[in-house]
Amino acid sequence: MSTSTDPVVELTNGAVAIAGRPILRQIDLTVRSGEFVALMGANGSGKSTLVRALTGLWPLATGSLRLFGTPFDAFDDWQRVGFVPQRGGATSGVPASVWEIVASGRLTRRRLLRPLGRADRVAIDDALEVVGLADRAREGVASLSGGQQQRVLIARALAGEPELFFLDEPTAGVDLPNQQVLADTLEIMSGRGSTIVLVAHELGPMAPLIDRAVVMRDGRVAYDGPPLASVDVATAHLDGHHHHHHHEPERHDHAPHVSSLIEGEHR
Ligand SMILES: Nc1ncnc2c1ncn2[C@@H]1O[C@H](COP(=O)(O)OP(=O)(O)OP(=O)(O)O)[C@@H](O)[C@H]1O
Repeated sequence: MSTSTDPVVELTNGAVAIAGRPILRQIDLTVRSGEFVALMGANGSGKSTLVRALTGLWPLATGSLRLFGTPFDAFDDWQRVGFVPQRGGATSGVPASVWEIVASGRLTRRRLLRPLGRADRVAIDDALEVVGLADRAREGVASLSGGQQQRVLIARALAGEPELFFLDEPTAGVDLPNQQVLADTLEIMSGRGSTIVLVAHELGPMAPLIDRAVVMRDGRVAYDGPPLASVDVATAHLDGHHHHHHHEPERHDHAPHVSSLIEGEHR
């Protein structure tokens, strides 16, 4: 287990190029155990590419990456890492039940060709409980709403009991009541000590949960620090309401309003 100050993600001077075009440049990003980090920025600013680079789905052109203190090339403990992809594609047209999709999240934990054991079933049931879909387990995923399908994908990651979660825009296209349910799910995960890196264009009901905002702009980190956009967030921090630990966020010399950075990037 990691303790609350251990870095779980450390990227130094990271760069990514796609087809010869620089997409990410000079990225320094450290995420510590238990942190809840929102990766923000306009469309095309590089959020998804950064998450792919941090999980090894895109190669780094330059830079050094460590996961749980281990250099990326030597890292093989992938059951500690959960990835929740953007919805669309992942569940569309798949004639699987909610339970089957969530159960597939145990594959990284199971030994090959062994039937599901008691620990697997407990983890699957718990994951369904956390996302509030225990009563829908036998239904086909296609019959669920977009927000519910997103919760199935989160439950699939949860079933593997990772310590570090990457979520790519879980609330995109999800209506406000379902965004609140997603936020409740993330609050439970964070309360259990999970480290969360959340890609989000807007935070909505997730805003009070965030420890730190990293704002991407044109392939670089434009801001890394407290989520300044909302006064409510600052109050929640002072209350300690959602806080499980404290850390000193890195602040750049000029810390502009987060929302102005994001709005300024719209095309
Ligand atoms: N497979 C690809 N081939 C070519 N260019 C790509 C590819 N993937 C991403 N890009 C480019 O890289 C840049 C960053 O894209 P990325 O998807 O990381 O941004 P984003 O901030 O996640 O945006 P969005 O909110 O739209 O997902 C964009 O200019 C995009 O066009």
